This record gives sequence, C-alpha cells and structure tokens, in this order.
Amino acid sequence: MSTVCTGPAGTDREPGRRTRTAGASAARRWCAARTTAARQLLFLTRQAHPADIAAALVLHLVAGLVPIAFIVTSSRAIPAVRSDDVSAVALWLGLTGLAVVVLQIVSPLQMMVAHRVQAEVDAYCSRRLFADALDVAALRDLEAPAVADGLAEATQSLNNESQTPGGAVDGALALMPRYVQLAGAVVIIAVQGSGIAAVLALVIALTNRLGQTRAYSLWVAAYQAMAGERRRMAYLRDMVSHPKVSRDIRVLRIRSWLQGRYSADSDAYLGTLWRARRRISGRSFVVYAVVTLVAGTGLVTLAIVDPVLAGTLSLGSLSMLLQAVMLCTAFGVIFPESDSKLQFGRTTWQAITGVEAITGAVRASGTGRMGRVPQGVGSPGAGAVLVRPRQPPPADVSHAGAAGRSGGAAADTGDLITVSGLHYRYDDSRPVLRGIDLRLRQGTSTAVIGSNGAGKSTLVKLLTGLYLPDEGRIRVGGEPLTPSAVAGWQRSTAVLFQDFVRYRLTVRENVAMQSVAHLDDSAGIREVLERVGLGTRIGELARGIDTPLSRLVTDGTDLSGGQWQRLALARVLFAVHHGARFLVLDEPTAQLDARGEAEFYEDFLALTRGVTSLVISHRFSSVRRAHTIASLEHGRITERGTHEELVARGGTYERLFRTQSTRYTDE
Ligand SMILES: Nc1ncnc2c1ncn2[C@@H]1O[C@H](COP(=O)(O)OP(=O)(O)OP(=O)(O)O)[C@@H](O)[C@H]1O
Repeated sequence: MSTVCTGPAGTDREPGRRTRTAGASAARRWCAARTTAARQLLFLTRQAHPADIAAALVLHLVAGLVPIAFIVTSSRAIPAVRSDDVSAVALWLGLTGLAVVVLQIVSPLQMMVAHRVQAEVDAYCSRRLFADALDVAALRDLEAPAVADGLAEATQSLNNESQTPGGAVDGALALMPRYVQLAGAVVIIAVQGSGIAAVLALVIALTNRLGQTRAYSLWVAAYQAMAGERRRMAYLRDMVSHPKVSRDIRVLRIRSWLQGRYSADSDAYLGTLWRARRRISGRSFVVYAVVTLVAGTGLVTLAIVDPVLAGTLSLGSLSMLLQAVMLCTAFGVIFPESDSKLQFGRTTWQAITGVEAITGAVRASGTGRMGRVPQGVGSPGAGAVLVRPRQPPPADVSHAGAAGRSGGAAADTGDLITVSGLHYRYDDSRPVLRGIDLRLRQGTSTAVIGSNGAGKSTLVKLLTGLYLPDEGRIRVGGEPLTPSAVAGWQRSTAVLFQDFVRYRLTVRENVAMQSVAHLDDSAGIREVLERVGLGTRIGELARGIDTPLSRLVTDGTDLSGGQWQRLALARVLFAVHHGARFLVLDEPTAQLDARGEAEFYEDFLALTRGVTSLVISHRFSSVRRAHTIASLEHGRITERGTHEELVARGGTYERLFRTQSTRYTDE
C-alpha cells in the first residue's frame, strides 16, 4: 500500500526539496545581507577624503605584508645559521629586523589615518542626522517611542567612538591586513607544503571566521535588543547627577529605594545578557574550536608529515609552514580592531537611516511645493526697531476697549494666519482639536484661553509648524503651511513655550537663542533685559551678559524661576526686535508675581505693537487686553470676541472672568 501524503504540496510530499529550498533561500538572504552591508560600507567610505582612504589602504597593505615577510626572512635565517653562512645570516636577519622596524613605523601612521577617516565619515553622518531630525521631521513623528529610541540610540552612538559609522569604515579597512596575512600564509603553505593543504587551510580559516562573526552578530543583535533596559538604567544613574533630582532624593529620602531599584534592574539586565552570551557564544565556541582543532591538526599532518617523511623539508621550510598554519588556524577569532566597530557602527548607520525614512515620508507629503516661503514670511526687514510704529486697527477687531487698553490700534494689512477646519489627534486617542477656525490678522493680538488639557499648546504647535494637521488647513500669508514651508515660517516666529529651555549657556546666548545671527548685538540684549526687569540683576554680575547661567559651570550663576521666565521673555522680545513677525507666548507669566505680570503686559503690548501675537493664558487679567479672545473647550472654539463682548455675552468666559476677579479681589 502506498503512503498517502496529507500535507500541502511541496511541503510533506517533498521533504528533501523543501530542505534544499529553505537552504537556498537562507543562502540568498545571507548573500543579500552581505551585499547590503558591503554597499553601505562603500557608500560610507566614499564620505571620507579619497587621499585619506588611499593612505589607509597603502598602510594596511604594508601592515599585512610585513608579518609574512617576517615569517619568510626569519625562517630563511635558520638554515643560514646552521650552515655558518655569515653573509646570508646577516641578510636574512637584517631583513627580519627591517620588517620589525617597518611595522613599528606603520602602526602609529595607521592609527592616525584611521582617526581621520573615522572623523570624516562621522562628521558627514552627524550632519545628515541633525539636518533631518531637526529640520525636516515633524515633531509628532520624532515623539513616537520607536523613533525617539532610534534617535537616542543614534546620537548616543555617535558620541561613542567605537560605535560610529566612521568606526565601521575604519573596522572594515582594518580587515585588510588580516586578509593579506591569510593570503600570504596560504601561499606559503602551497609553496612549502602542498596545494591541497593550502586549499584546506583557506577553507578552514574562512569557515571558522564566518562562524565566529555570525555568532558575534547574533550577540550584538541580542545586546541591541536590550537598548530599552540600558536606557532605563542610565536614567536611574543620571538622576543622581541631576541637581534637581538629587535634591528630591534627599528630601524624599528615597536613596536606598533607588539603589535597590537600580540593583534589581542591573541584575536582571546582566542575567539576560549573560544567558544570551552563553547560548550564542558557547555553541559557536565549541563547534568552531573543535573544527579548528580537528581540522587544523589534520592540516598540519597533511602539510608537514608527508614532506618530513620524504626528507624533502628543510628546517627553514618547516618553520615557515608551522607559522603559516598557525596564522590560518588563528584566523577563526573575532578581530577586536574590526568586528565590534563593524557591527555597532552599521547599527548606528541603520538608526540614522531609520530616522531618515520618517523624514523622507514627511518630504513626500510636501505636495511638491518645496522651498516656497509664504508671503510675508521669511527674513526680517532691514532696520527692525524695538518699538514698532503704531498702525490703524483692523476692521473686525477694532474695539474701543481693547484698542484703548492695548495702548493703540493694530495694523489692518489682512490675515497673517488663517486656520480652517483644523483637526488633530495624538496617536489613536480621541481628537484634541476638532474643527478649529481662526483668523489672526496682521499686527493684532489674539488670546486663547481654556481649561487644562483643552488643546491650547497643541494649537500652538500646529501654528508654528511643529505638528502637521490631520485634517484642515493652515495658511500663512495666504499660502498653505506645507512641510517645505515650515522652516521659513519658523524663522519668522518667536515662541515662548510653557516649558521653555534653560540653556546652560551665557546670558547673551540665552537671550539671542531665537536670533543667533545677532549674538553680537550687546546693546539690544541689554535693552531687552532692562525691559523685562532683569537689568539690575545682570548688571550685578562680574561678567555681565557673558555670565554662564549654571552653577555647574565655572563662574556661572543661576536665576530664580521667575527670573528665568523674564529671561525667556527677553529672548522672544529680542527676536521681535530682529524682525520676528509672529509671536507666541504660551503661559508667559505663570511664574511671575501679580505685579510683574501687570508690568509685563504693559510693556509687552507696547514693545510688540504691529506684531501679530498669540497669547495662551489661564489668567484673564492677561488676556483681556488682546484684540481678540478665543475660548477653547474640548478641542473647539466655543466663544470669541473682545473682552467687553464676551463679558456682555454672559457665557463661560464671563463666568470664569467673574470667578477669577472675585478671587483676586478677595486676596
Ligand atoms: N505628546 C502628546 N501625546 C499624547 N497626548 C498628548 C500629548 N501632548 C498633549 N497631549 C494630550 O492632548 C490634550 C491637550 O493637551 P495640550 O497640552 O494641548 O493642552 P493645554 O490646553 O495646553 O493644557 P494646559 O493648560 O494644561 O497646558 C491633553 O489631553 C493631553 O493629555
């Protein structure tokens, strides 16, 4: 009776064929992976200067040939010594010495050139990563955990010399002397021993090497897969060195809890890592060590015993053969100067190209209108003045109350920004903004109010091009704010976020951070510092505006929370002074006292007259001076108008305004 096959055709019926097919596809995958790796390395190598690459190749070639020359010359000296041939001894020992000297000279040169090549390739990679991550990618994409991980991994690796793409190029070039030595050893075996022994030696060396590098790449993959665990541990470690957190650790008395947490994480991490290491390296070590021992012994036997028995092998040839065989059997190891750099450097490059894949998608969504800067946006006009000229009010926001209190009317030169049907959601959560329509007229101030989580900061991020809308449209100067127009638009905006950055740099740099082209404008910097009430404080400092703002820096100082906020305000005012056309303040006075807040708004409106501004605030005393107030609730604008109109309407604005003013009066 014949066997009935029940499995699908090509599987149960033909096990032999299936194995062959699986083997063939594994080989194809292996070849494809090697080809990709070679292409990547070739591409990266081309980023270094050709003269440096040529120098590296020549030096590596010499470094590969010299040990072979050493084997030949030192082995040739043995029969010369035995035959008392003084001139031959002198010649061969002289050449052996020369080989040693050449190696001594070549080694430091190799290192020097390798550093140059690595630095050139890494500089290229850093430029590419930062250009894409900081210029093109939408913030939302960069905030995705996988992308944030890739970016963190890539930037950290670029700081670690042994893990950079330049290191991978250096590692690949450093393989050259190893392979030159292998080729030399194989030739020696062929000439002094036999052709078969030479072929065997080559096959064993390459197989062994392949096995070891494969095991190593599996180990690197296992190591990379634990990047999250490493980051968690690094976070706990870094907490201790962070001044604010170390203050908390003392106050909360959590040192031993933190230590325990770190030890537990570290034990779990090391345990997993060592299990992976044993699994991957143990097996390959046993298999390949046995192969090397057994096959290596057979090879030596083949290469030496036969000619020794025949009496045709001289002492010099025996020495050469033994050293050549040693070289071949020692080829099956991980080369510290190459393999680690190659594996980690390529992973870093893949992380960089991973970030680029996202930015590429952003570019692709740019609707082909690259490089178009919207009208009214871009470089500031020459001769920007600190206090802008008063301009007539816009038709639809001209209200006696608002204009009066804001110290003047606003320009009516049309809409700077129009927002229509704007929708936005983070990930798969419910929409944060749902159909926002808004017009920001040129030269007017608009305030957005709303409760916590209403979507105010999200709206700011969309208006400043940090996020792209899911639906709807933002127009700036009549032109759509496409990804390609974002960079130009951002150059004309000055934004103060709630969580503004306190740069560990000088006062000057902190103030000029939004207009770095004007870092030398010391008078302008001092003037805005005066305006925000920091003139006296900064004037007291020995180095004035060139004082670093951190106690962790020599001669540095620090500011109070409110003073930092004033400094951040100075930053945006300085940007306005140098031509920013759209000013956004997200909770600008949250850390100021009531008097400071009142003074700030008086000054702010005077200083920014003629500039289109958007203020986000919870404090009604701040927003009432704006030309237009929009109330945001649950992602929609529910009320809009001037302060007087909204109070007269008796809606949510009026209710909240009364509540706040009663509280202030009570206090
Ligand atoms: N990066 C983010 N990922 C996911 N959800 C977010 C993110 N940022 C904000 N959200 C959510 O979006 C909603 C709106 O947040 P947003 O910061 O815009 O509010 P807001 O009005 O500025 O609040 P607040 O007055 O408290 O600053 C909130 O529910 C918030 O939890």
